[in-house]
Amino acid sequence: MVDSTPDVEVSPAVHRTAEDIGSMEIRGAATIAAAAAEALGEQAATSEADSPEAFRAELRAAARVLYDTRPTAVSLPNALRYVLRDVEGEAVERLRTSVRASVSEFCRRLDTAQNDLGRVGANRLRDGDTIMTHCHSTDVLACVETAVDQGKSLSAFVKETRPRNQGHITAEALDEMGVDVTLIVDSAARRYLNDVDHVLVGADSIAADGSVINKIGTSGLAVNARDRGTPIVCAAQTIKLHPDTLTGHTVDIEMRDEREVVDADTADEIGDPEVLNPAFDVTPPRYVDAIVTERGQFPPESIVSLMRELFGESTTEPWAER
Ligand SMILES: O=C(COP(=O)(O)O)[C@H](O)[C@H](O)COP(=O)(O)O
Repeated sequence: MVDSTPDVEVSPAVHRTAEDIGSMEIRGAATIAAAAAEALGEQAATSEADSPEAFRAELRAAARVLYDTRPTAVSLPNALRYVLRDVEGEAVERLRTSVRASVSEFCRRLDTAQNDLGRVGANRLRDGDTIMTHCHSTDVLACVETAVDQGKSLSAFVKETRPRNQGHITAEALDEMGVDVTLIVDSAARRYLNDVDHVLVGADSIAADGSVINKIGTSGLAVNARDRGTPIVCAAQTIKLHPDTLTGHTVDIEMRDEREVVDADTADEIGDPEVLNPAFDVTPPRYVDAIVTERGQFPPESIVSLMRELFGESTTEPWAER
């Protein structure tokens, strides 16, 4: 990882978190957001800056290192922006305390939002329902867990989610909750959609037009679900709302290493084809029935009002000088 501001000291803890996000040791939009905020807290705690200006410059450099890890989950810049926005003080010690307070408030809000969202999502689920999941989303799991806590008995078709099989994490988590789990390969989804009451997916970003940006394969699943008449719900805390899309920006789709798809020996055996490995895709709003947030559930087309209310018309980069 190259530090774009080499003259400024960035804590090794920040570099470690950045590497863990880049390598997907830390993954999933909400988890990435919490880890990035905590890394800023580490930066502040260990800073040896001798002036408020130097301290702030370090924080901005740390934010930049974290930001440069993965491009698609907007929860990452939103988290950085949240923490840096409220930092105040004329002296280094005051600034340090302020960062600590901002990080813990951010993490507290993240937890509260997920619990509140879980209650909204759980209301959609009835006793005896079957869901289908894609990838691993803690926001989706919060809905299921709340429903199970309410005494509802649920079954799940869990898509394995190639190439990294995050569906395995979902299968384990659902099994621990007491959900009856059936693991399927991604291409079997359509085959089982008739037996499913709700498709539940998470989001890495939600665009102003209500498009859902989530793990690759979500859009195909949504089109199939619509064709079969199965409702598709996206569980996404408002930290997944992408404010830049209000001003016409599009969301960057991360392209990952081809070795996640095929190892070098196998690639060699099959004639070394070009391999493309997009990590996410965009599901247009017309294929999504509802976006469930901690503020209630919304038709995707109306999410823009919530986005304006929470973010205003525009944002600055998380490391912008202030
Ligand atoms: O697409 C993914 C994870 O992708 P990756 O494994 O590439 O990070 C998840 O559905 C969202 O991040 C939402 O997760 P959560 O609800 O936990 O924020």
